[in-house]
Amino acid sequence: MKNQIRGMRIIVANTYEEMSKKAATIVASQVNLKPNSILGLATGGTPVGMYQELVKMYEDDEVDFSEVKSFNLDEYYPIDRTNDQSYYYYMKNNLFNHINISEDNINIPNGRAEDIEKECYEYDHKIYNSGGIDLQVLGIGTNGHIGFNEPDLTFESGTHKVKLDEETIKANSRFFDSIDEVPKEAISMGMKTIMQSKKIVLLANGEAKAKIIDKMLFGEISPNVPASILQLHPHVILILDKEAAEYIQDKI
Ligand SMILES: N[C@@H]1[C@@H](O)[C@H](O)[C@@H](COP(=O)(O)O)O[C@@H]1O
Repeated sequence: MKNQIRGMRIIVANTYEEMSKKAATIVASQVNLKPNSILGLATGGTPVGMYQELVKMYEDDEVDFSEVKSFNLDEYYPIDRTNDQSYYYYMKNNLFNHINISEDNINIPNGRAEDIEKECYEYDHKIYNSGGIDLQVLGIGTNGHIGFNEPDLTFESGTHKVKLDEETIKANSRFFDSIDEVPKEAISMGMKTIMQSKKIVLLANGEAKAKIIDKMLFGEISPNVPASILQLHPHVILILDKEAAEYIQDKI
């Protein structure tokens, strides 16, 4: 099933594997059409399958990342790069170590930055100076966060330090040995940068995401559901599996 709501094209895949393949094909096509693409990349459990597909495509000579630049959405704070729960480690492990992207072209907020303001300012400038993000990959938190932009009273525009929600800490504790080990803060790209991306692909799978997908698409646009602002973006591809699409099936 395929459908369109405002600037959002919705694709419902039958399985997680199908969702991951479709997303990987979109990313690879972007790179093939523009070899020096600027990619915005996401972490979390959702895009792991997409990264596996991209690695396969690279190994099969279907895509070349040698000129690609990447900017990740976020990083925990504080965290060392060597910590296997850092997003730096995640990206190396799931993607960068297996493809031919140049180390110099990888950008992830520094989870040990001493001067946070400087780190955030420089991150935004680097994105801006590179020409902006061509394709941004997003996941979504059960509370509607994108990157680590948590529900709030206002939309935060630039890269900034965030205090993580209890819900997020709980959800992400599944990756850590205990909930106490989950960092309480993070550095996240802001909503303005995400919204300025030329194209966005948002992935969601599983029934835990069904409610928030419905709210994001059909609810009020509000910083209380950060992803709802995507209703205003002209070029979003939403790829869901059947479970995540449960509440919107009849509306699209
Ligand atoms: N900061 C990340 C987000 O970028 C991610 O999209 C979201 C969903 O994670 P998951 O894909 O594991 O459900 O939460 C994490 O905390």
